[in-house]
Amino acid sequence: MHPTIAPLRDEGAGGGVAPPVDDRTWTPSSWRARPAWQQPTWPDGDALAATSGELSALPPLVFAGEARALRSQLAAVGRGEAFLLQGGDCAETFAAFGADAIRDKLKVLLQMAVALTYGAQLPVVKVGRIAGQFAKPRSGDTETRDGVELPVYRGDAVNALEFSEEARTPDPHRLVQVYHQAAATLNLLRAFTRGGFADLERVQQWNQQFVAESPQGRRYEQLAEEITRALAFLKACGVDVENDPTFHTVDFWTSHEALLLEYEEALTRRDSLTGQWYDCSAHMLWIGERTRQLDGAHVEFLSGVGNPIGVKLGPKSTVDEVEELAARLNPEGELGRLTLISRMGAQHAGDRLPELVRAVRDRGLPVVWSCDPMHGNTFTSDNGFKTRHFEDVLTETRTFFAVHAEEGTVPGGIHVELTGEDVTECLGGAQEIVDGQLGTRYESACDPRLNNRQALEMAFQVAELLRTDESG
Ligand SMILES: O=C[C@H](O)[C@H](O)COP(=O)(O)O
Ligand SMILES: C=C(OP(=O)(O)O)C(=O)O
Ligand SMILES: [Mn+2]
Repeated sequence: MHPTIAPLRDEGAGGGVAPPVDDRTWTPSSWRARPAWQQPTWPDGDALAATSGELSALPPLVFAGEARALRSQLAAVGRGEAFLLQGGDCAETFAAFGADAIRDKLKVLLQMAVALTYGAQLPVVKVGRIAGQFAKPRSGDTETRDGVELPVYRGDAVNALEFSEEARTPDPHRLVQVYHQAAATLNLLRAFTRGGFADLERVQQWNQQFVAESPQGRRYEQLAEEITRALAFLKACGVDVENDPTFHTVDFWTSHEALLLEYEEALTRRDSLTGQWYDCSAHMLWIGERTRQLDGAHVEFLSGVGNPIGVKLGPKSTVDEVEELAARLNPEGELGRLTLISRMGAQHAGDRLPELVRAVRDRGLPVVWSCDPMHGNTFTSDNGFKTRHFEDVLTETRTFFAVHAEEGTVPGGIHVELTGEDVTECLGGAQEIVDGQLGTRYESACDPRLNNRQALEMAFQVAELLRTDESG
């Protein structure tokens, strides 16, 4: 078992001098000798160990070859030849599981990808926060309501959102349910993306009714018509559109924060082709802002798997930390292996990001830079909802592009929390959602997500930023 952990507060992983990189042999369980932050206090260690054993015997969810294919697509992102779109729920839940929700999440990501591809004339690498995004780091260990203090909700992988002692007690059996929901979700995603749903000839059908009636929806409608005409044009020119899979299938990848290392370890398997270890719970894994301690368990674990990985960087990240993270997580210096996801907040991005981008550039560290404009912009509204303002999200995104333009580096992608539903969780956007409307449809189990219209609006804005970046 790993050591007992002091929870880290919201201020990020913090600084500190990096201890020397040791040369111990990595194994899927070598993280257990390191401190792991943000872990639940599982009441029954034996039950947790039994669950790990059960998961180890289950089939992998993704294959090593797929993770390698994503790595090479991310290398193209790093060279500025493609753009990364990573998005989905803050926290997937057992309750919101269903074919319609999966389809609608895929729809909004496909719509965004079309807006970006068409607008910026760049291929878009599509990565969902899906099929495994069930564990949450939190600012505090407990939550108090009316004088009653209970363990905080840490995601459906750990406990339930309901505020009762029973619901909030961590239960490792939930990890098995996570696995099965992830498997079913992936299965449907594979069917949708390979079986005709993601066919470019169906581009108009991804616009949901409630979106179609909005300004973004109408803009999308026009775009879809142009694409349909372009396909007809290609056919008329003799291009075999019918039989070319490029037009009928898409690559869609899965990702989540690798927070619960018992789960990740159990799904880590040796690739028979290369002999290398891969975390087969998802194609891409990332380390959160609160668990990126250089000598911590999360960095240790992900340093040894062959998947493409991400690290979130908050406003307190230092140049030394970023360099050391790159040294540990990408010692071979392979482009596509490491994505740095900055989440500084609209107020801090302009001050904090340039120094990091410059250092990475000057040291020739091969990374993909992506922008998470959500997590540095969270606040509680006067009427008590955890929310974000769409304008702040856009401001941080614009700053991200401006910094990269200034430094001559590649703004590789965006990482957003979104849903295909018509929720009211983030303020602003063309619908001008205000405080008083947040309660109308606030359904997130953790952080506020962009709704379908806000997400589409974001994609159009980013496409414009990419166009300006190209012409600039
Ligand atoms: O996405 C996760 C949240 O940002 C994280 O859980 C922190 O949220 P909290 O401050 O409500 O705990
Ligand atoms: C917790 C998250 O992000 P961060 O680690 O950047 O706070 C998240 O992506 O949901
Ligand atoms: Mn979140």
